[in-house]
Amino acid sequence: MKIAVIGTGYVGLVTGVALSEIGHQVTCIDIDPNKVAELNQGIPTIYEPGLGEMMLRNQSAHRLFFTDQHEKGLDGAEVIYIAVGTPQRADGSANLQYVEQAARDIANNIRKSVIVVIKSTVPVGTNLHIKKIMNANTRPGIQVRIASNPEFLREGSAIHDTFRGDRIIIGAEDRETADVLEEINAPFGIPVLKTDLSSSEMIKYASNAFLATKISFINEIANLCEKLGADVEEVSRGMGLDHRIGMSFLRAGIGYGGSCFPKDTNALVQLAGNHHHEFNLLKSVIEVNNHQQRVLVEKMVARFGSLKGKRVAVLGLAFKPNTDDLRESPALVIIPKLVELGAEVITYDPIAANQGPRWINAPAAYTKNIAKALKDADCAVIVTDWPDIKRMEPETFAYFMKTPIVFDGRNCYSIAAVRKARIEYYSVGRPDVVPEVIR
Ligand SMILES: NC(=O)C1=CN([C@@H]2O[C@H](COP(=O)(O)OP(=O)(O)OC[C@H]3O[C@@H](n4cnc5c(N)ncnc54)[C@H](O)[C@@H]3O)[C@@H](O)[C@H]2O)C=CC1
Ligand SMILES: O=C(O)[C@H]1O[C@H](OP(=O)(O)OP(=O)(O)OC[C@H]2O[C@@H](n3ccc(=O)[nH]c3=O)[C@H](O)[C@@H]2O)[C@H](O)[C@@H](O)[C@@H]1O
Repeated sequence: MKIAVIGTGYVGLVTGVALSEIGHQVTCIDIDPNKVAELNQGIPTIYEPGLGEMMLRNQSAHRLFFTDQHEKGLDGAEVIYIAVGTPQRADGSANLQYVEQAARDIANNIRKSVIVVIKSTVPVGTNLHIKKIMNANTRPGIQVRIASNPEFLREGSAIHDTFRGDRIIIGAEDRETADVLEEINAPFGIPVLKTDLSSSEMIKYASNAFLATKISFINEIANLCEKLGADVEEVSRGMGLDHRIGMSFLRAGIGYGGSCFPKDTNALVQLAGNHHHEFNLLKSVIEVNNHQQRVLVEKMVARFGSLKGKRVAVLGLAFKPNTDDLRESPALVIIPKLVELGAEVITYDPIAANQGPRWINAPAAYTKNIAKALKDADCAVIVTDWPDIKRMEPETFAYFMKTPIVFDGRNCYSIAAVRKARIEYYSVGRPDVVPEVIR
């Protein structure tokens, strides 16, 4: 099938590469000429394990192309995916301007009837709204059929999730369109659920909202565990053994971040509000998360009194491991707060360190060398559970730091290992470890 993908961000690039890998002829279009130039040189513009090799393989096989010209990229396409951003507006609702512009770009450039697939996360009703925009702008005689095909990949495991996903959701107005989409996706071998447009749009928001709810729930249990002397890791394990609950998304920590959970939960609250429905449960999930991003700083202030002049090593900037994405990362809240409280901050991230200065709105130093970050620090704060941080022996803190006092927002080490290492250690939902003598 000849396919065009509009937008080469996390979703568009992975979608384009994956569709070419299963044999389709794919052209990806982006308005950012710098991105397109890099992609045309075989350089992936995002950090995503396994993406680079797959991209090069399909470029070499002449199945995958990149352009910044809509006219060229859309020429001859039978199916066009829209995968542009839907960022949050100031009031929390989804900003649809990029999707609307992509729709106009399609309508102005196509010369034959096509199927347009909306992969971007959009509020219920958007697919029909976009169809209207296209119908109003296409040449006479050209028919646009629309389909909703929301994306469920996670950053950092996007290739794995695309080829091993749990389900593919296809929302369409008519059976024929849904069947074409099913055929395109058949080589993935993933179960398909065909449904109507509105339900498909809602499945995406409901799924993200439910996962965010699980995280805020376990974080509240963690906060309670701290007060009652229970260990949240044990509690999660014990709960997760019940198949109805399941183990996943019960890791307590410093709250969810990233480009989607925060924006999609806010957008669903807004959407509900627009229809005179107070989504109180989801409002609480958001409130709990906003507080959870601050718990480590509260613990630091309780421990030190004042942070003025303290040298703090912040380990991890990305909102989760295996990505260079800082969007809505807890680091964006924690670092400016530490600076405001008078701390001197040096940050470490193995992949996202270069992105730091663009995102962090406060003076801080950046390094990809963990020893350099820890050297002579008064305390360390773990924001991201990168594998190299988790693999580190807790003794390492005592070796490099002035005082080995660690605030772990991701529960990276077992309490037993920490006790053995004789460091002072505060994590989330677990007992504090305070040795009698800190070297
Ligand atoms: N990032 C993620 O892990 C996931 C994102 N989503 C959803 O997918 C959508 C896209 O998200 P990301 O890929 O993260 O966005 P992004 O911001 O990384 O990428 C969007 C790209 O679209 C390009 N673009 C904007 N308007 C254009 C136009 N008219 N023509 C051509 N290119 C245009 C931009 O230059 C940019 O490169 C959003 O709705 C998001 O909620 C869904 C699942 C996972
Ligand atoms: O719509 C989206 O963009 C995507 O949002 C999430 O994917 P992503 O944000 O990439 O990453 P997750 O692995 O879900 O993690 C999100 C945040 O939750 C946190 N988290 C996750 C799981 C957990 O148990 N505890 C926890 O605090 C992570 O640290 C991270 O900050 C969803 O998992 C994807 O299915 C969805 O496609």
